[in-house]
Amino acid sequence: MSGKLASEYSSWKKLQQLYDSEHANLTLKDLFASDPSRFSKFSKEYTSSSNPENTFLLDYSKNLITEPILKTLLELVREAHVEEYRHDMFTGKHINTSEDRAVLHVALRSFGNNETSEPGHIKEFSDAVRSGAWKGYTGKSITAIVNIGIGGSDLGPVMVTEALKPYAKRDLTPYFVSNIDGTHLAETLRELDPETTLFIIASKTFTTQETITNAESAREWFLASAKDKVHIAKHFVALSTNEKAVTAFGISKDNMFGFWDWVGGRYSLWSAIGLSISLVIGHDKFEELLKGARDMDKHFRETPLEDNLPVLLAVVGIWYNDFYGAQTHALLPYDQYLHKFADYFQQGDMESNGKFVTKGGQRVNYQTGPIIWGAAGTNGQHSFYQLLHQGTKLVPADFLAPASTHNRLRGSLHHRILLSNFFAQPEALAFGKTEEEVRKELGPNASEALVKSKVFEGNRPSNSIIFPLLTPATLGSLIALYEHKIFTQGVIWGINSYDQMGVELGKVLAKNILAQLDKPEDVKGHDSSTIGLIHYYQKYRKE
Ligand SMILES: O=P(O)(O)OC[C@H]1O[C@H](O)[C@H](O)[C@@H](O)[C@@H]1O
Repeated sequence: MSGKLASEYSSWKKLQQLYDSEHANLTLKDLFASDPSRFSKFSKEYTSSSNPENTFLLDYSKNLITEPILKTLLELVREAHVEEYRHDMFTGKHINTSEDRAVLHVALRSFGNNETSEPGHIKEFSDAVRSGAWKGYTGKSITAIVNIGIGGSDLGPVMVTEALKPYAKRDLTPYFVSNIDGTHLAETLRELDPETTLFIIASKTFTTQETITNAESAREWFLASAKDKVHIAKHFVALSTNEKAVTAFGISKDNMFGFWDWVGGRYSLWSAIGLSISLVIGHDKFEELLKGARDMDKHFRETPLEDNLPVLLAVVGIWYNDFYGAQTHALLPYDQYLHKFADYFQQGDMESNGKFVTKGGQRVNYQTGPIIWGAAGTNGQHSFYQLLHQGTKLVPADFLAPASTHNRLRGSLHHRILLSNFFAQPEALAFGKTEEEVRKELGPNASEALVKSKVFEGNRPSNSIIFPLLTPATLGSLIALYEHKIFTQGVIWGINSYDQMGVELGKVLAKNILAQLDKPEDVKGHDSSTIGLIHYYQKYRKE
């Protein structure tokens, strides 16, 4: 890190000048009208180096950028030494400075590097469970797996197993329990049979309160039927870096799948945390996912900045976040299988880049990570798109869709309708509808108010990503694309994208409060609001 605030870079100052002088006149309508080759200039096709079927098109032409703006944004990338930091990450330098750790999730998908992954164990175990050779305590095969984990030990496996359902073994049903709310576990267990259920306790630290409490309760539920603790070995496995805590819990070393402290929680689906993925889609497909990510790593490392897709997404995001004042960024996949994509990157992006202090300890004087949100199309259109089209906020968005679907209902009629929306929404956002057009449509008798209410100002930017089919390889590449976007933005902002100090305070306060919950006279040391809330709870609580 250069030790500078991003706002001190000369390219940042230049961007501010460009914004001040140009933004009022920058309209997508004019940009497209004045340059017939705009799409070819501002779109790129990606093809994975090892798999020609893993390809996608990124169209970033519907952004409020010109060639000089993009050039200056890329100057910013150079001035912030992103390329040097990229090298540092891939070569294992301790870029997570506050925790003095390397950031090497990329090594998990580099293959041929046996020290950095445990593929043998994962494969052998997945094969045994999937083939039915792995038996439960009464000799039956496993039909349900329950991943107990939270945050990075939940969201990746949830998102990917949902996304790759077409490749799933349908008689091995995955469940995910994350919330400490007993309802989550209770409602899951209600459907399950202890004789055929496998629990996967996923926790990097194996100290996370939610996960350990849920795991203990699952063990209690299991032992109520199995009686003898020796049966735990057939029904509980652990994914963790903490062998001591795993064995103390009663899971043997043989049933532990390890990984390392240089795998960040929100980057851990590539590690043993991906066991549930390997169980559901099979180890070969899990490897295809990893290879898809590896190929995107190669693209990110080797492609000039001008053509580097994660870098392009990153700088366009910075343009809106830091100069246009956009607060959020929407992820809008037109693919039901990707319905957890935005949830996944909510942690991926917001826990990485939601930081107000630089690595050097300086308070930033600019915006860092955006609020990430979104939902699968077309559901969002019938919900929040009103605000995207006519609200007072700028919401840059990424639209993602597969050209073909795994479910070709009625000759792909559904998919054609879905995609017509995927194409129409960015167009409507960008080009809108003028007052004149509305007036023409409504005729001379329409009231002024009605005319105004039907105007779409347009000029709302978006990226579109379209790929042939959602395969494990393509998904791997797309996830890595966003991971490296987040990395690039974090380096430019000068922050540490790989710690998460901001989640600690609440945990500490909750621990203190937990010890005070029993008696009103114990509730001490809080503000009157917190005390009032706890007293209300104490009045109505039932054990
Ligand atoms: O895997 P674990 O150690 O149980 O951690 C689970 C989660 O805990 C915390 O909330 C961290 O902020 C997350 O980054 C992490 O993914």
